[in-house]
Amino acid sequence: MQLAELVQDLIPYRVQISAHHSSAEQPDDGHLRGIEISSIELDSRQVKPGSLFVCIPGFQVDGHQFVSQAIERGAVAILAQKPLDVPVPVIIVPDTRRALAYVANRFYGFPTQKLRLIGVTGTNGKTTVTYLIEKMLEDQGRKTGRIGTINMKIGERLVEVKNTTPESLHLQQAFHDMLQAKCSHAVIEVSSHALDMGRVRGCNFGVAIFTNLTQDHLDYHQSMEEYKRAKGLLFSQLGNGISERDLKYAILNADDPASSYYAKITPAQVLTYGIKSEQADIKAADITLSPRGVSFTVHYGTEQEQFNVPLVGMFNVYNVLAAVGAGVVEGLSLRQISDSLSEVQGIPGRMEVVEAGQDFTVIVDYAHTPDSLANVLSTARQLARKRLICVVGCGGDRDRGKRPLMAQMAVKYADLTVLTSDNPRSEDPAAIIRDMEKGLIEQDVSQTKYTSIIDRRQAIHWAINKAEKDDVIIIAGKGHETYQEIKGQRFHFDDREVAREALASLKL
Ligand SMILES: CC(=O)N[C@H]1[C@@H](OP(=O)(O)OP(=O)(O)OC[C@H]2O[C@@H](n3ccc(=O)[nH]c3=O)[C@H](O)[C@@H]2O)O[C@H](CO)[C@@H](O)[C@@H]1O[C@H](C)C(=O)N[C@@H](C)C(=O)N[C@H](CCC(=O)O)C(=O)O
Ligand SMILES: Nc1ncnc2c1ncn2[C@@H]1O[C@H](COP(=O)(O)OP(=O)(O)OP(=O)(O)O)[C@@H](O)[C@H]1O
Ligand SMILES: N[C@H](CCC[C@H](N)C(=O)O)C(=O)O
Ligand SMILES: [Mg+2]
Repeated sequence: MQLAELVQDLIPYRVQISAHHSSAEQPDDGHLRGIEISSIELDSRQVKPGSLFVCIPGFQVDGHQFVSQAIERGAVAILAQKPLDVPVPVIIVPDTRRALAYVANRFYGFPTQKLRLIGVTGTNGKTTVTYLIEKMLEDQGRKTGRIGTINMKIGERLVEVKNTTPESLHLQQAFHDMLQAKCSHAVIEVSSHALDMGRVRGCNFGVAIFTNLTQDHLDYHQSMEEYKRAKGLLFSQLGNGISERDLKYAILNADDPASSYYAKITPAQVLTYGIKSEQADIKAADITLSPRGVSFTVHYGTEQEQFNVPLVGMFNVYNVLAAVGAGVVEGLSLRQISDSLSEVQGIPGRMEVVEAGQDFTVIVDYAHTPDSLANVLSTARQLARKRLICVVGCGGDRDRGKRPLMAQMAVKYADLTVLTSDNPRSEDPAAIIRDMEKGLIEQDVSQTKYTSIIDRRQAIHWAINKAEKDDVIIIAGKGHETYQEIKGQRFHFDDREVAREALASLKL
């Protein structure tokens, strides 16, 4: 695409034609004509001949530092926030991350104008809900792309991801590729970081779903109010136009107090779901929980339908209801949704059972917030005929406030807790465990109820060696992850593999 065409949505911008040349005052297409852009890159290491390099002042480094490298690698133009001493045209804008969303949308042909886009936000349950929606839409023959924490699915292709919600450039590229792969729908997790940083700017969401709001990410958002506000951006951005071809829906959890705020700020149609709230539009009743899954009746208007879903825990009833909301606004019947979800496969790293013929249960789960840990452990408590053992750590360079709370949740429900490392990242693993322990010391928890083992492999081995017949072990926090990040370096680490290795070393 021609550079002049690519930058036409950026208002205002200035053009620096070459180093030491004064800037044109207004967008001057003449200077940009004839420059063909073959790709957009925000990482200099990815630049190819013909790229437009976008300089982003980041949280770690300033992308403007890497222009020379980008030009050496073949960048033919730069999008920046200041004049630069370089031999190629520089487009200057006040905010490059914002501008990136505009150029990425245009470069990839505004793909979300042609895709039905469903976004899921909330502290917990996003990944689960996206998998449920993907399953029921695909069962009705609607080809569905998916983006989130585990990976992204573009047609049949699975692609690795760095973020739960990628940067606007990679998002728009993924949507473009989904259209090429003949997808009609895309279902994506929308993290609060992504909303705050504008990674989803320009995405034409048709449906926005809220799961719940509990404590996480206060390192980034500073307060629960700010965190709630960030998630609200998904609902306030749903678009104010009412069009018969493109109706917008906000699907909200009536049992979560944050929903009334989201209902207020969204211009879209609101549909609520819940278990406790009388007012919910979609309601679950007669709930039965078992080790095999959840069973309940869904009521919606005058319809009702029995659901038997092989996912365990009350929290999964909420996840199913959120997915039902998306299903009904997309025109599916409760029967079709129920049929699909009755055969849903387990989601990687979510209550994933590791089975090697042992006489106790080992479950790997991604709970990494106080609320999700409480939910998972209370569910496991009901499954355990004997003791409940919990192996848990907290990530480094993340919300420190959740550390003591997660430790408190662990000892509240588990008979025995092993505090260990998660991804320490740049922090001292022992210091993270000390932060967790503070929550226990504060509550005078008996030292017989917990122990600390810094090395996660040793912690898992220790728990499995301690387990007796009919106990349940929950290994929490890393779920599907296949790495452990220590001092900025990633090592291969998979809780499920390590659990299998520990089980194999037992004399069964
Ligand atoms: C704090 C944060 O969110 N950082 C995100 C941010 O990175 P950044 O802009 O700070 O990057 P930076 O390293 O300072 O680099 C600045 C610029 O220089 C460029 N650069 C850098 C080095 C180089 O050699 N050449 C070069 O061009 C970089 O490509 C970048 O454009 O923008 C990047 C692109 O979008 C993100 O990948 C990155 O996410 C990091 C990896 C991260 O860990 N983010 C977490 C906190 C996050 O976003 N999590 C949520 C999920 C949370 C949840 O709900 O559980 C998510 O959506 O993933
Ligand atoms: N609706 C829910 N309410 C509370 N906890 C939940 C809910 N759904 C799942 N969980 C718990 O939270 C963990 C994470 O679930 P899931 O991966 O679906 O959430 P997520 O919102 O995508 O998380 P992330 O922010 O890390 O992407 C699960 O392993 C489970 O322990
Ligand atoms: N998306 C979350 C994942 C946390 C998973 C946990 N294993 C950790 O590393 O803290 C985050 O980046 O905060
Ligand atoms: Mg997720």
